[in-house]
Amino acid sequence: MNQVLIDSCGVSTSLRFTDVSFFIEPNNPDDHKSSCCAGIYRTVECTEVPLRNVISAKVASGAIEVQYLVRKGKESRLNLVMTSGTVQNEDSARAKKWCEALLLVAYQGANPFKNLKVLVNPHGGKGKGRALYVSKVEPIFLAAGCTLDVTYTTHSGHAIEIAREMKLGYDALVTVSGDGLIHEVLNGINQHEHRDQAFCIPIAPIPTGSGNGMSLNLLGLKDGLDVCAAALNVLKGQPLKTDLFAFTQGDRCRVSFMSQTIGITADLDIETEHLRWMGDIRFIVGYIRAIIARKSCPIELSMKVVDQDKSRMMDALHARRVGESPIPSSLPSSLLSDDKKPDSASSSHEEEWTQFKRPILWMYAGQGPFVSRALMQFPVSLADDGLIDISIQEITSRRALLWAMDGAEEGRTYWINTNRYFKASAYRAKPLASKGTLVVDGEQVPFEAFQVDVLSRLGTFLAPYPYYAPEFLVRDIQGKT
Ligand SMILES: Nc1ncnc2c1ncn2[C@@H]1O[C@H](COP(=O)(O)OP(=O)(O)OP(=O)(O)O)[C@@H](O)[C@H]1O
Repeated sequence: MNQVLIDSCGVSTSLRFTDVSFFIEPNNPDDHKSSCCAGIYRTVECTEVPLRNVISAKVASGAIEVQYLVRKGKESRLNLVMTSGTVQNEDSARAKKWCEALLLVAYQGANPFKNLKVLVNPHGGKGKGRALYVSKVEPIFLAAGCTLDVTYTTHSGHAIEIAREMKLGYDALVTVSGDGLIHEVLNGINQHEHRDQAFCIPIAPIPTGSGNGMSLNLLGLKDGLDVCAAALNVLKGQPLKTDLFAFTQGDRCRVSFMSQTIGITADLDIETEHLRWMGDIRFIVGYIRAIIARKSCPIELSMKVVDQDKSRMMDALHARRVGESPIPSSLPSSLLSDDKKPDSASSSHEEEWTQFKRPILWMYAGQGPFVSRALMQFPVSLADDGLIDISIQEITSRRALLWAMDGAEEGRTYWINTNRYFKASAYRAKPLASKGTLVVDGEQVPFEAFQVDVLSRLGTFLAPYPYYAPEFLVRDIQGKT
């Protein structure tokens, strides 16, 4: 039953699948053919495809058509490929059953025909969002039979308006952009009439922005910047609950999902806006410029510290990854049950706040691990530990700062050189200078005092793994440098 024979462009070919793979095998191995049309490759090469990459299988007019993603090119990016052919020695009804059986295992019983709200930001990153969506992403959704409700954003803040008014029936909300659009979507959802239900609609990013930190965290370094891998995640990903943060300034509260930063690391983001055409290289250019200027960042900073021992944080992360501990062992027992989690009332107990008094160059708080490909800012962060990671760089030499950049991509060196690292349940900061830059999820906000509290497991994203950032994170820090 797991095999059918087709005639594909005159090549007799066997299609079959096992529990893990789908195989295309020309019966005479010398008979391969492949071509590319409208962005979809057609192939009858001998191929093994992981079942996860199979998108569609159907019979029309006596022909079977299977679409799937295969890796191509030197960067090994995924591409949509089709194999089709008339059915040999089979009747159409059996071929149809074969297609249904293939889809059942390829989607592990989940519904392939998703109802998607898609937001495309034509302005994000290098401005290629629209072109990438039309040429690479939409063909995958259409191949799977998804229903699409697509909006191209026309102005900053547009995604807030759309998410605030959004219908609740979507299977996922797809953002074709960078992290800025996700920030807007979450803040729109926060104002939704049915906020809690709206927060349960999973968000799935397609990385066409500059940093694309969220996509990197969900899909890993290899696939995090691959728009086809991200489209596959929309079809096959599982909902992952993540912590969000309430960022409060005066009486205004916004939702942050990734980071808040002040000092050099905030300047470098905002001051390189005009270098958008460089992609994420602009952040490295900005960092080098900021090191040369090496401005200190006078702030009053206090935190509700839960842990500051890097070694213990790494142990907790490893335990979590191998499934030994559902909640990091560094958490005090007071955080283990919902009724004892920190809330805004308990935040007012002054004695729980620890002040950080030393002069600093920057403070970067949030979750990750990545905020961009070149910056693993929060190597031991967990998506749902009810805590925020706070990384602080005290004043140090330019040489040390340059050295800190080397190896940042793998996380190790940065981890050593970011000299203070805390896990906290809340923190608050007050800039002491009259001018400066404060950035929340890549967006500049007023340079004024603020407080951040954790909103435990409020966000929902689609992810291929049951946790943030797949295997590479464990590899990167396993030496416990
Ligand atoms: N049509 C538009 N014209 C101008 N700005 C827009 C438009 N649509 C959305 N925006 C704004 O573009 C901003 C930047 O988008 P986004 O953050 O997704 O890309 P990025 O900054 O290049 O990537 P990243 O945040 O990952 O570094 C968003 O904050 C949004 O307010």
